[in-house]
Amino acid sequence: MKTTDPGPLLRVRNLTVTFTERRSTPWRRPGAVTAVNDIDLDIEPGGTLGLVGESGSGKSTTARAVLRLVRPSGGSIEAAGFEVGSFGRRVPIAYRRAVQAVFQDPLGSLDPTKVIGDIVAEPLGIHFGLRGRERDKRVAELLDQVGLASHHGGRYPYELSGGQRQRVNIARALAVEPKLIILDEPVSALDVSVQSQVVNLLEDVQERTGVAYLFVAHDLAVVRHASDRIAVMYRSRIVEEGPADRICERPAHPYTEALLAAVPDPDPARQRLQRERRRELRAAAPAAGPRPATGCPFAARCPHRMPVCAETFPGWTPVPDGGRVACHLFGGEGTARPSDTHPDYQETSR
Ligand SMILES: Nc1ncnc2c1ncn2[C@@H]1O[C@H](COP(=O)(O)OP(=O)(O)OP(=O)(O)O)[C@@H](O)[C@H]1O
Repeated sequence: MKTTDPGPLLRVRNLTVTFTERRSTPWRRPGAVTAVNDIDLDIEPGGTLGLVGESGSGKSTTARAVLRLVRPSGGSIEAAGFEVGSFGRRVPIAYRRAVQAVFQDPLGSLDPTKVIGDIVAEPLGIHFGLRGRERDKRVAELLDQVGLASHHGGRYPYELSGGQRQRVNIARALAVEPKLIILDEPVSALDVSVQSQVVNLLEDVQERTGVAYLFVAHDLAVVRHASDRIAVMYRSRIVEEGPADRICERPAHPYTEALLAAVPDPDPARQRLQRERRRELRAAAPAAGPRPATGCPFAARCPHRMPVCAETFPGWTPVPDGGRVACHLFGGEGTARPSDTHPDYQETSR
């Protein structure tokens, strides 16, 4: 069950998750949905990988597979020294301790009948056998670590703001000293002004504890702020990955460009470019439609599509300045040239 290879903290290889609907209902026909299709991910100890993509691209299913809340149909997941595929029906408590999660809905994740101090204290009793004063002291330390005064320990979840509740969820995850925290849309439910406070807090916590994050979000601006590396997911596939700054400043994949075109930019010249790009994308094709069984999942929306795009999913091509892209524009064998599709790259790479 435990691996001996020290490798990355999280190593996902060829992960595929298919949901099969056997019964016919008025709202669903029998059939299979491949929510995650043959993806690879790596996170180094203490690092943050942002997993970004629009709704329905398979981000949460990936996160849930790592947490072993869904069973993959193919591929492997190694996390914190465990081979997740070797688990039976019961996930070892040591894995639950090593890999924690914080979800989108800060209120729904907290027991409404318990005060904050008891919520944070619970895992300390379960995992470390802490009791009495020793436990109270640790609860106060954890609340302090996430920027909450100790008197918050006596309040119920409904008495706190959304940002404060998410701080409690982070404190509870930290209580068991995890190696990896899966953050599934951790700030999406919060006011924009509070979002950056919580992202900054996560950064502080990482500096102090060395914990790694898988940061799942649909908002590229938030993911960039939070991550060292970013993997871009579209309709079950990873289409590009690399250092966060390179992905956001010199995207290679047309879908990454589309995501960036949707992020508001204060610079008027860049706003103009973004508008042009959005127009191109709208002109290219409809946003939705059935998932293609073969080929690039973005082909139907891509302004640069070629006949081959509908036929085969492209291989990986390395990108200058880091990372790689899965796009037929870049040939698959040669070296990617993001400047072929992205005018900003031409300016910055001269
Ligand atoms: N339990 C399930 N049974 C059947 N289909 C599912 C199940 N869970 C997810 N799906 C489908 O898998 C696809 C990916 O869903 P997923 O929730 O992973 O996407 P996401 O990128 O996290 O989107 P969102 O940000 O909206 O949560 C969707 O088409 C979804 O309908």
